[in-house]
Amino acid sequence: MEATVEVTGLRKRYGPTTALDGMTFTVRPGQVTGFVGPNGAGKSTTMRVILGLDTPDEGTALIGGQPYRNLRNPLNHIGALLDAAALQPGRTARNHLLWLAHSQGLGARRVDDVIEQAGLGPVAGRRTAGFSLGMRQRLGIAAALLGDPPVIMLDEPFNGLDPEGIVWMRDFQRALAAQGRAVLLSSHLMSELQDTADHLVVVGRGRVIADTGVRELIGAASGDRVTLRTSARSEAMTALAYAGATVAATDRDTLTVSGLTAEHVVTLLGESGVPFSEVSAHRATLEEAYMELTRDAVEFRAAAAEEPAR
Ligand SMILES: Nc1ncnc2c1ncn2[C@@H]1O[C@H](COP(=O)(O)OP(=O)(O)OP(=O)(O)O)[C@@H](O)[C@H]1O
Repeated sequence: MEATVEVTGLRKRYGPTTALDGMTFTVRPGQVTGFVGPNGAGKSTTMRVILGLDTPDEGTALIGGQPYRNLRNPLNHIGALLDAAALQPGRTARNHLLWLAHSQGLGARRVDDVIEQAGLGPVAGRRTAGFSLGMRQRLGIAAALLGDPPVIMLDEPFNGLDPEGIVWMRDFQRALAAQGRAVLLSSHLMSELQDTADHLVVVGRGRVIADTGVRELIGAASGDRVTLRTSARSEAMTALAYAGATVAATDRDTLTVSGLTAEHVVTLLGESGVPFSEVSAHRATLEEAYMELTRDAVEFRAAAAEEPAR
């Protein structure tokens, strides 16, 4: 049941605004792909184009090789959670799902399956009017899973969830990817993506800035800086500089070392008989890596906002 989503050369203008400017990326099966970028970068527009809710001026978005409009039973190909608030308040959760299933020619048995998968059992008979945002998100996910699709797309699924809901959502997405599904997840919460996504598509100004593994991105942003705590600062500086490292004193007993790995620093100090109490490699967070990548896109927007009105 594996399928990819292939977005190629999407362009879209709304009047004077360029929303998409050559957006190109692939969402692969068996992975959670995080879709991130500053406000207005074109994430929602891309998701709407994938779902056939918006037409691009140029380019294609294919789900398992087909544009959305050509899919015979769309729910069997792609499930999406775009707006958790779009519910008929008078219906119970179960009736909402039954209605959706019926409209797509799916049986009631699938409804019971997805109620269980989304952990909605205890509230399935309650009217959705009183649902918390967390329950609405679960209901949206249950709806997205009705057709057992190989592709799942979620727009900001962590929004408004409490800590327990966040853990549930994260584990659930990992489980969907482990089943071989392609999961595309837009989020502004880098801390959540760090623990959830395998891959990251970073966008800015309507195009892709980076398309990379989460681990690789963090590795690249971490650089090769090592923090060293020692009571023999000048001996350590001499030994490390001699080995070709760049060394800067950051505190009375702390040095920042570039150009050597932490292992190398430990070996070198040991061989030189220089005492030290701590050696640690700097590891960037996904948040830091992301800020670095998107700085230009955000600066562009901030500068545009400051331009005087004409
Ligand atoms: N229907 C529309 N009419 C006019 N402009 C639009 C429309 N939809 C999107 N835009 C503009 O296109 C650009 C891209 O918007 P989009 O909502 O896709 O970005 P986004 O990355 O999802 O942002 P956010 O993170 O804020 O949700 C923005 O400048 C937005 O104002």
